[in-house]
Amino acid sequence: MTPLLSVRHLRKSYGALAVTDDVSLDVAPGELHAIIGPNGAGKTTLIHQLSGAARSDGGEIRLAGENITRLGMVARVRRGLARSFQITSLLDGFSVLDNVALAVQARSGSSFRFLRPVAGDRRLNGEAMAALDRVGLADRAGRRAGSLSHGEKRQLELAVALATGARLLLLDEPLAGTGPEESARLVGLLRDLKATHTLVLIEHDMAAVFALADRMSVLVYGRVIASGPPDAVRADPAVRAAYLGEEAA
Ligand SMILES: Nc1ncnc2c1ncn2[C@@H]1O[C@H](COP(=O)(O)OP(=O)(O)OP(=O)(O)O)[C@@H](O)[C@H]1O
Repeated sequence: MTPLLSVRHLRKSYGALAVTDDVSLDVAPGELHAIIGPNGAGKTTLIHQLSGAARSDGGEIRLAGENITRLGMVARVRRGLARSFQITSLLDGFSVLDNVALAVQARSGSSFRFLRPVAGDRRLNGEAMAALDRVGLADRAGRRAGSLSHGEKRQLELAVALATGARLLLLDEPLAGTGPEESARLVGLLRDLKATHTLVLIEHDMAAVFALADRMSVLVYGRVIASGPPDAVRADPAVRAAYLGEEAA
């Protein structure tokens, strides 16, 4: 089967520091692929390279067989690859519904010049409500985004990413800063998303990662030292020595 995402020999340096170094990995359609590794291993940089936010110095990224290495972020979103945006990009003063409707509008190619009509657009609002329903926020649609709890904001980010029409979602630490209850809710939500979407997940919460991942890649000093199903990665001596240690015991 053609991988939905195929990465070959991807590289990125900041000055003399090789932050990602010869990274190769495949993500099959419908797979949740976790990228784990110690702080500073290059995980976020890799997500930036995949989303188009950072230009790669070398290597190749293919989405459903198409070489997207030189495409910008908007072109990648149009092809179905979206990064779940950080909370800072939510529009706090807008309603929860409008935040998602704007993402639907952007996908439809409409201009951002007319922000106000979004509020009354039935089709946009219908699609936005469907995305909110999917993440369990339908009852918060009319609230100001800024009034949501931290966990709800993370759910809203997911709804915004879904509303772009993405088939491949890049998620950078969706559980960061959440309490146990919020975290459990988000893990349930990610499990549900697996039924319809392909996911690349960076996450430090190892219990969540091992519960969710179909396959995972371990990044250490910018290099993939192991890639495979969770059990094989957990048992890999190189991974235990370099990263998981007693955490996986
Ligand atoms: N724009 C930049 N300019 C210079 N150095 C950078 C830049 N972005 C990242 N780095 C460096 O690249 C290295 C990898 O950073 P990155 O954020 O990708 O790691 P990470 O694995 O996501 O870490 P964490 O788990 O702590 O989030 C770090 O040493 C960081 O300081």
